[in-house]
Amino acid sequence: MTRVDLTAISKSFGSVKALDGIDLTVEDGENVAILGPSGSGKSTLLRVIAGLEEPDAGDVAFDGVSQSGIPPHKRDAAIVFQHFALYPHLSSLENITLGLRHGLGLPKKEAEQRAHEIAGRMQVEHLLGRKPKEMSGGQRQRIALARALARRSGIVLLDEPLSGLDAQLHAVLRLEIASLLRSVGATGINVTHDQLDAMAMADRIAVIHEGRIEQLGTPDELYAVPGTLFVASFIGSPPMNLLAVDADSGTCAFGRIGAPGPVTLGVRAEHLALGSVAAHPSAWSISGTVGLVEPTGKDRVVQLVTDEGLPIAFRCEITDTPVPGSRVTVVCDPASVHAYSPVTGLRLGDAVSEGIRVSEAAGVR
Ligand SMILES: Nc1ncnc2c1ncn2[C@@H]1O[C@H](COP(=O)(O)OP(=O)(O)OP(=O)(O)O)[C@@H](O)[C@H]1O
Repeated sequence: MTRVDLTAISKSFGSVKALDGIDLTVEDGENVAILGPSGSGKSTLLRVIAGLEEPDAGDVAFDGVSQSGIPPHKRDAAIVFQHFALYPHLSSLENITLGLRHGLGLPKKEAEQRAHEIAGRMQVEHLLGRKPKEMSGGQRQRIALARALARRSGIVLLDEPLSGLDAQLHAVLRLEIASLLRSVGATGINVTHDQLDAMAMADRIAVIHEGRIEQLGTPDELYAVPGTLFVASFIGSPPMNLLAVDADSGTCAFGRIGAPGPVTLGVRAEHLALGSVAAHPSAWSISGTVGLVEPTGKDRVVQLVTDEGLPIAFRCEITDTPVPGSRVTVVCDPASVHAYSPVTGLRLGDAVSEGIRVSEAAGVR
């Protein structure tokens, strides 16, 4: 097991700042996902940790030892790439043992023993004689993972290890990978743009945006209390409803807002419920017309379109699903409404603790 410390890592490509002052500690045996949209700097960060890319500034340390100047093959980190990168003319056994023999200098017999040991653990021994083209995508990815784990590195770096696999295999493999990393005790750093992968695999998630870490926390923390407007709009399906308060009129979909300063309000779909203010006097409400209705199997995600044309998602029971085109009101507890600064993008607190009020409800007819 190995602790990874990243300190003030920056990296530019010409005028593009791919990484902009990244600080992150991944503890021994911990599994952290680097989650962000395309182009946010995820792969560059992984490449810097692996030593495939030299940072312009900052330091990468494994167990407190700076890796500066240490080439990739001498670092205690194995990397699994997005596109398998298995040698097509070699069997799985040869793919796994090649790096052990030539990279780590193990004798053939010991390399083969290790390959069989990890393959047994991953239940892929029957694939050891096959070449990549004789295996499915999921099987190839398992072999690529076996190859990385056979090195017994303290750190395993995964670059979108599940992309290109179908949804079912995806769901199985991400749990398999997470439990394998735990069972071998490796420290895992996993790059992904898929929030469900990140949530399922990681102890903590670092959300990265434009080369900076926006928030670091457990999956539950990021979902319950998104620290920035970006995280609020990125984590969760559907994403949090964000309601900008108009600076001139002082209004948003909830009505006229009394607030100490400029604010953008956020509320999750499951915190909005069909109802009336008459029945919930302290609740805030939004009225509008029912648009798209999305079945999830368990419930419905319904889109309400306000009179200003703003779509607001809420959840309801299947038996309560309103008819598209009908007029409805949804209510919420103001304590479940998040308040963000539109200037800094940072979360201020919840609406109640921030002293935010609705002085005049909107959309009531
Ligand atoms: N070798 C390179 N030369 C020039 N620009 C690069 C290079 N590598 C990355 N970039 C740029 O740096 C930024 C971050 O790229 P990076 O590949 O790290 O993002 P990413 O989050 O992994 O994206 P994706 O999910 O699409 O792979 C992007 O704007 C990208 O175009």
